[in-house]
Amino acid sequence: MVFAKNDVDYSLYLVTDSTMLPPGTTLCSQVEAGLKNGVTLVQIREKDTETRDFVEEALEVQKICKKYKVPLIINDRIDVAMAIDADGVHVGQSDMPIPMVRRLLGPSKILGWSVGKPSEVETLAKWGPDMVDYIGVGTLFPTLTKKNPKKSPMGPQGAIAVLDALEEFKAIWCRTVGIGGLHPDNIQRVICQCVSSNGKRSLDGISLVSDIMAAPDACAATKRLRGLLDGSKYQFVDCKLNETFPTTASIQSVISQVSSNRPLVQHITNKVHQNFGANVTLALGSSPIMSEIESEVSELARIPNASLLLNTGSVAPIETLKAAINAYNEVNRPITFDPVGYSATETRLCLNNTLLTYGQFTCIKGNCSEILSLAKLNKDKMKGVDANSGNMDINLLVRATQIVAFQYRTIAVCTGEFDCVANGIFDGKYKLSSGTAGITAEDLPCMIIEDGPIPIMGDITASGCSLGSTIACFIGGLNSTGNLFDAVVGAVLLYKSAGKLASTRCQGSGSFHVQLIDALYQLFHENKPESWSASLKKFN
Ligand SMILES: Nc1ncnc2c1ncn2[C@@H]1O[C@H](COP(=O)(O)OP(=O)(O)OP(=O)(O)O)[C@@H](O)[C@H]1O
Ligand SMILES: Cc1ncsc1CCO
Ligand SMILES: [Mg+2]
Repeated sequence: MVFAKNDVDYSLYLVTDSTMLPPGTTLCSQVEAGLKNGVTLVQIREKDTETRDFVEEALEVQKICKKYKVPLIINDRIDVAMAIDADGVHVGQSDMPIPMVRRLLGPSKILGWSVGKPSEVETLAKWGPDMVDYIGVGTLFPTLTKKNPKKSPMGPQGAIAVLDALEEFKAIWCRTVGIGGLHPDNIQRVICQCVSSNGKRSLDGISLVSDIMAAPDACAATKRLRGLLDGSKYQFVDCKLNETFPTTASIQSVISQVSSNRPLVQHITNKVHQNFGANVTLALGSSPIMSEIESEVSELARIPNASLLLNTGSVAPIETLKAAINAYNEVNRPITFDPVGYSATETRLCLNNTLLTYGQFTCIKGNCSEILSLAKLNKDKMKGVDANSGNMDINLLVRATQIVAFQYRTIAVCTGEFDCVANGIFDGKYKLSSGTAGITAEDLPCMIIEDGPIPIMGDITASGCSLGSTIACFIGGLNSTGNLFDAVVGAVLLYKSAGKLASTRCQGSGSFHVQLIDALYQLFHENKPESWSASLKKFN
């Protein structure tokens, strides 16, 4: 069978490993279960099999692949691929050089290469379209399948660098699959986050081993994977920017929704913030629950209008944090992430980055140092958990906020004397291969919220953390058709206006703290955003 290379569907690429077959299954039975339920490409990768056995296995798998009209790729063994007339070969960086493989295989076969660095993309681009047809981009996450991993996992940021290189070196023909440590709990996020900076290219598929090969019920496992790829949240639709911007009327509607829905706001937050955050949540007509109990997170996430604030100021055990992220992501309930002191120490950097690559966040909120560091526009490390507000360039802060919003497909908030809010969620809809339809970070809508300097806001602890509580209340309280950007911008506008009001009523930082809760309570319950003091402007 000759497959037209352009027609190959890379979306769900099964790589075999017969060392992990569960009892009662065979290599062929697992492959067939996969093919029946949505696997679109198969690679035989058997590192410890003798040549004769390898050939026999390959012939058997080939029969099944032909039955389902799915191409068969052989890992590394060009001789076996040629002997059985397989559809293609996949080689790694230390296997036979690509031009030699191509010479042996001829022009019509599919040739895949494992790639982890932009320089390798440059090489394949120089070879041109007749050499490499697709690349396995990885290793994305830690995996047990690679026995002697030479490289440390690259995460979505590493994959973005490879996708950027494919664009930079104009290797338009080359398809991509993500590889390494991909599982049902991270596939959707990987698809939505791995997009080139110019918005034009995302992964064409994902490749995995254990979730099908080691599954006691490979049919069900494949169906689940297929469901995630085709799922309702990450639908196969074109990306669109939100056309509407928040107004005082839309913010008023958000507050009405929060009032009637009374969201349950789970806080996993630092010790300094816990009491303050609980009181702010109550002032906003919502119910706080300060819980770090791993076994209850999925129950909490399932309560109607549940919302999670995840603040890494002082930290619960990482397994608890991951369980919470998983639980809220699984049922599509919002998470507000506050990476406190993001780059203040190596420990914080590593912890926050681990969480950022682990889950999908509706909103990421930080002070200007945190957002600049997240956007990699800050060369200096942070000094502590407070911002270096100083004299900040608004263009730089907007740029940083847009980059964070774009990279993490989130609503990003950057706080300080003025606050920026950028919308990068694209309605939560993504399509394999097509990136963000050419929309880039700079195109994202951004709002500026301002009310003149209120220095006393920086003189109480956890004022930023409590803005996180406010955002979590607002997005949690939305009806199912409510607008997330309106909710986040509304929360920031309310908080700034309340800060201003409290600053005129207080005697010092102690009473400011109390006055801030009073002002939030008052402005929320009056619900007249048109009379709030802070201004709301589009940035352009
Ligand atoms: N100089 C200022 N003028 C006006 N508003 C300010 C000023 N500084 C901070 N704010 C407001 O105070 C809140 C907290 O912002 P900040 O940038 O200080 O957060 P943070 O450093 O993360 O706070 P924390 O870590 O103490 O919780 C935001 O709502 C922000 O708009
Ligand atoms: C003071 C402090 N230390 C860790 S978290 C926190 C609250 C403000 O971010
Ligand atoms: Mg903070």
